[in-house]
Amino acid sequence: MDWTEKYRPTTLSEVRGNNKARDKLEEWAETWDGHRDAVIVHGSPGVGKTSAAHALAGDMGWPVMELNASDSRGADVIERIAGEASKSGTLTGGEAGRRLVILDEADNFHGNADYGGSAEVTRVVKDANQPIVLVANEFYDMSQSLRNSCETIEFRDVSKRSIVPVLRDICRREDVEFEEEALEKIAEDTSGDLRSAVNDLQAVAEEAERLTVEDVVTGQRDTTEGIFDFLDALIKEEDAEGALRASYDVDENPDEMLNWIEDNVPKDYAGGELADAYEFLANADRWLGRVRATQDYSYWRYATDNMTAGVAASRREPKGGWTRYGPPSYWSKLGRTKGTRNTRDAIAERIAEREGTSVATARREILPFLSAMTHHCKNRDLTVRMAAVYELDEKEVSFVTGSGKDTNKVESIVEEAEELRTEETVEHSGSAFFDAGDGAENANDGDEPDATDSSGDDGQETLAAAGSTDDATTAESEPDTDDAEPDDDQSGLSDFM
Ligand SMILES: Nc1ncnc2c1ncn2[C@@H]1O[C@H](COP(=O)(O)OP(=O)(O)OP(=O)(O)O)[C@@H](O)[C@H]1O
Repeated sequence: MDWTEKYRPTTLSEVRGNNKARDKLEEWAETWDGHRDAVIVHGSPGVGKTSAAHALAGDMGWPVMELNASDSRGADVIERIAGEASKSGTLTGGEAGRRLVILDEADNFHGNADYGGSAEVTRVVKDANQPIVLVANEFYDMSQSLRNSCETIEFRDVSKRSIVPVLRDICRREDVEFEEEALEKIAEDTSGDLRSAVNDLQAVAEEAERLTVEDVVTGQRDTTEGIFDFLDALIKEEDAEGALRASYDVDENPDEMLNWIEDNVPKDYAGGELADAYEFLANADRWLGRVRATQDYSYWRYATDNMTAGVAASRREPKGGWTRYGPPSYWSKLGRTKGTRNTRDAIAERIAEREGTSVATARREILPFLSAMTHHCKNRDLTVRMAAVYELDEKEVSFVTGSGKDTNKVESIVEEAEELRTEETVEHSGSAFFDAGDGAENANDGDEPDATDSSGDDGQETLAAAGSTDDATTAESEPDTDDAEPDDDQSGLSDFM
């Protein structure tokens, strides 16, 4: 049996590491009759949000009605459940007929037409006659009106200090002998995600007599080694069928596997075969979307077929040699830890404010684009302008570009961006980031900024040009050309890409 299920907290007092949030949730429930607001519980995956909601229901004696965004029953069901006036009931505890509605994946309702759009969800939530807990990973993916009409409780990543005792407790109950450091290592590696920590513990404990740090480390190595062998088989060695078979040995779910393939296949494929491979990856992604929407996991096999057999069959030239495959970069980094998520959101908020988009759009559609264009700060000038316009600090530049935060390169970029800002060369509205090219050079030359040449068209051209170059995706070896002088005599942004 899955330990995360077996040891799911049944009462709020067993929910660890988020005492404040837990108390707030309890208070919300106890005072619900007075305020009748719904509550949004948000935070990273695996920190106990859903468990807390269920535990709360248990403590209050409220039966649970659970729905999620991919549920096809839609808003009318919530309406029926939550809108129903309290009927007579012989339930113990709580009010008669009271029940707790748990809306999981509340940040994802826009993906399901059955709910009739977020306005409809907001209306139902507002008018509900029953307490509703909305559970979400991404607070800002919910509409503002929905956010404003609910109370909000944030669940933080669970600290290592709180994770270790949970693991220790499970070990004792499972009769597993352990080294304290092994538990600490697991807690450290799962950075705040208690579910992953419990999963990792189970995986290692099933293999070892006595849990040691060594076991934990080897366990991790085994899974990553598996994926590297698989990438070799897929990209270089096997035919369609062989690639599919090789994937059976990989201990990653299809979503993760897609990330790995997507990031590594351009290191060996090029031109038409790369385009074909991406076509298959796009197909795989669609199937994964269908799985998310329907919870029908039998579609996983179509996703896997596409990303393995499809990608292998796209190969037109034999591949050889050794390639430095690496873990998926930008996309996988997104949202993995609290720290990176905070950084990401801080940047997205500034982009949103400046460009007049929502934070979610900035994060999903603008940030990845900026990231591709300024990959490893190769286009230094563009990176400086980006840092200037969005007022990025070292950590943020490092997040967007993927370059180390303490490198001279990043430090000097931030310095230069500051100079640029003081000279107010980027103080124009609109697409200043894309237009400020001459401004940047002027800044280096110590000239006055030339405000007259910011025409919106440049931005367009630049973006088109950026799209047509494939350097950003084929960057296999990364010679750091950071000592290139900033006053290189480049004229158009496309030259930098
Ligand atoms: N704070 C916690 N205290 C005790 N156990 C926890 C806690 N957080 C997570 N767990 C363990 O992880 C499992 C999954 O937690 P849960 O599903 O509640 O997380 P979640 O935050 O709702 O994640 P998701 O957003 O992915 O649904 C639980 O069954 C439990 O075993």
